[in-house]
Amino acid sequence: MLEDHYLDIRDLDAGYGRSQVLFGVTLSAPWRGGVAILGRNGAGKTTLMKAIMGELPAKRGSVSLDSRDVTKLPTEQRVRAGFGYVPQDHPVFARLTIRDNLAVGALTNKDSRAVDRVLEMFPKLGQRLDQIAGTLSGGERKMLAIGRALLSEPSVLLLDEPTEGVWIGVIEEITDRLILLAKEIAVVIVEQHLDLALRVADRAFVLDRGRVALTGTADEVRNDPRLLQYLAP
Ligand SMILES: Nc1ncnc2c1ncn2[C@@H]1O[C@H](COP(=O)(O)OP(=O)(O)OP(=O)(O)O)[C@@H](O)[C@H]1O
Repeated sequence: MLEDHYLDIRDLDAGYGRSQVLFGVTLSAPWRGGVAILGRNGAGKTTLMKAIMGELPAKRGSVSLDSRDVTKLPTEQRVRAGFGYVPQDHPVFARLTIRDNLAVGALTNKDSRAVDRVLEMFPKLGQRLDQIAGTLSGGERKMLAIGRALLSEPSVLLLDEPTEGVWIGVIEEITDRLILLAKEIAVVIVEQHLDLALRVADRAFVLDRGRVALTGTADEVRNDPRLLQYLAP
């Protein structure tokens, strides 16, 4: 395995039924560090996350993790292979408490300290373990969703807009945690907040109408004069 290609996506086509959304997407992530996926609304970012997780089939191309081709594997097996996913919508069980949300997430993990590590990462969750998740603030809910995804101890964590609907003060807190996390595992982040995404990420890929239009280091992409055109509505 090339260290830079721990997560390796090649020539991926995917979509919904006959409607193709992704066209020949090729991107990679190293085994540690952050990778940002940018692009305007509808560019295909969520579709890409779903295709990487196996929630949508690849029509063409491949998804590999640590040189293992997972393109044909169902989502649960991808989770076992090391993928973690924090989807944009409905990321927690709204009727369960924080404690029970974490207990469900921990079912597949024999390490009893896994929940403690999540509570160390997000102390706010530990202060309200018996609160029903549906009554949490947007930020707390996102923290719980990230914490839950981490309980399967993924080696690559995909996050789809982890700061959407989150108050600015809490955005900083979540971002700081993701920066730390990216020192340990691969973090792939879809984010509307460009500055935040590029603080977490060392590399960025910009999608435009389902194709990779721009890629480079965070600084290269931030300074590329074409970036605004690809992000403009
Ligand atoms: N379930 C679906 N069925 C059919 N088309 C869909 C479905 N979900 C998304 N699409 C279409 O796929 C395209 C890409 O959508 P996607 O949600 O991947 O974009 P995005 O970049 O994540 O946008 P956003 O920033 O708004 O979340 C859009 O044209 C969208 O209308």
